[in-house]
Amino acid sequence: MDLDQNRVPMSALPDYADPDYFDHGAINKQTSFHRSSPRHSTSHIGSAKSPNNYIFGDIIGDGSYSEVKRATDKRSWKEFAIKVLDKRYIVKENKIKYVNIERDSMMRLNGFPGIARLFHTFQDDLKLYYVLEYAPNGELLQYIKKYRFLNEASVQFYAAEILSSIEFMHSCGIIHRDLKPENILFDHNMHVKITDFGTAKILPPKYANSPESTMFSSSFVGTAEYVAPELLSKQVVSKSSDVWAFACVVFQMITGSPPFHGRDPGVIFRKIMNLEYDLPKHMPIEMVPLFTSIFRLQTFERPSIQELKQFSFFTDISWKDLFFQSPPPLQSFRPNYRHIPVNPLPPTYRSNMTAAAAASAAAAHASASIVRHQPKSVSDQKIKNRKSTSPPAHYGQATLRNNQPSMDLLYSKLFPSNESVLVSSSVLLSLTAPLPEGGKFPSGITKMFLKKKSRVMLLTNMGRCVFVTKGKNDRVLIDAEVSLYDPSVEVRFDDNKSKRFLLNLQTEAWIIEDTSEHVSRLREVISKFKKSDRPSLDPSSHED
Ligand SMILES: Nc1ncnc2c1ncn2[C@@H]1O[C@H](COP(=O)(O)OP(=O)(O)OP(=O)(O)O)[C@@H](O)[C@H]1O
Repeated sequence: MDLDQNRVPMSALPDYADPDYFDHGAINKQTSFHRSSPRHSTSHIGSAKSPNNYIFGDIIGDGSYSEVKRATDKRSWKEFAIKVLDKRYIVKENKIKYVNIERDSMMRLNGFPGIARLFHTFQDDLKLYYVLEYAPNGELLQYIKKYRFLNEASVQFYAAEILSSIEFMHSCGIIHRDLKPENILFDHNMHVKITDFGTAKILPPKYANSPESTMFSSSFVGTAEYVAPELLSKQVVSKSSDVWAFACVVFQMITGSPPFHGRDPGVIFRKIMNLEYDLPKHMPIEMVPLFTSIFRLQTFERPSIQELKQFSFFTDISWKDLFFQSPPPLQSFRPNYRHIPVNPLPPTYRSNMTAAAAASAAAAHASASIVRHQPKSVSDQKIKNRKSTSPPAHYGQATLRNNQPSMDLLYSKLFPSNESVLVSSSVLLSLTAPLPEGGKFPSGITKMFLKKKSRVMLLTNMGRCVFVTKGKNDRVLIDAEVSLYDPSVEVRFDDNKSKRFLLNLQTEAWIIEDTSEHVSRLREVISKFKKSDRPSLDPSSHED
């Protein structure tokens, strides 16, 4: 890998290392919004720091254009989470705007206990670094996966913490736009820390106190399952779009799945626009109005956060000192089926919309069924549960270091000795439903909402197509793999975008976008495999 390829002119990005940028810019903005939270007031942000001030540890998360690493400050021995962003990728993919938004919005919000703090930012030639408050207890998603249905006391408490954090964001003129269980983390004391403001919308100051239903134009950002209908139908967003996502998250905490789900974004969007969701029988009755009042197509029909706080579901909550209370232990919910009568809706929330919801509540009551995602295919599991996946025992384990002379040599250690890597390339990988015959590659909104993960794609002489990523201690892990000799694996190249192709499997499709100029080689090797009956290809026949 040629590291020089990654160099980006310093002038392409603002000077994050300049302490004045922070001291006189955003902190002034922040104080004007932030009068009411003295207890958590921000200390100095942005004093000149560099990667040398930290000892970097494991990767604790990755996103589409960043990696988050655990790091220890060499002087204070405090632990942080450092988000490392690749400048070359940011510039190439035109993401500079989002990088700035993340920094600016986090600085505005610094000091509120439910939001991860940003302490410093700095850069070197290749990367940008965001030093964040470390949330060691992981993502809400992992607890939902572990317990499937969370206990009512936890759902109530965490719903309250999330709601008050959203309320604070909104009072600072920030709409998050991507609230979901992956972006809700837990600190040492199991209090929430909301993160990932890369796609936030920063409102002009005069709109900080505007009503929740006020709409603003918006690009298509967010995650399909949590996106509000106004974004899909009108390309607008409002503070109440965050409230919609909040309801989706709470729903997922109690039922194990988001209310609107499906195998590809198109299906999910159709359900959202039709308000097509089911209330499972075990849903506590006090929660029902939360969903039926928030899942409305019109933003003005949804309750404000102030109104939501009065809902009976939150009766036991003491809002003032939430973040100083001891959270109830997270446990599995044991349904007692005392719930959901046929028409559970308080009169104030009855309308055409709620009639549909009441009907689905009644149907759920009658069938006692619980809405669940389709069982995930093996490959899907592998991709989503990357952290627990290691290469099969007979594979070697390789350590990924950027200065290693031959990455391919390193990757070859993942395979038995008679198998060699013919081509490796950095790609963006996304999963979607299988493409029907004659079906078009996802485009428009559907394409925008496909979740992309950076991976290295390897093709071996045995026809194996493997996606690898970095795991703990910089080990290379196989994330997903498929044999190109498998006749059920169909390859399609995108006629409109030469860098894009798709592996159509029986239960899902993997869309692959080459990001390192190796696409012609990938196409050549894949095509040969799909035409060939041979059990392996001679590596020499594929030399450039
Ligand atoms: N402060 C933190 N403490 C602990 N873990 C963190 C912290 N910030 C982020 N992470 C982990 O890293 C993951 C990715 O972080 P983040 O969502 O900010 O990246 P991203 O590039 O914006 O991701 P995406 O593309 O998925 O939106 C998080 O889901 C979380 O698991």
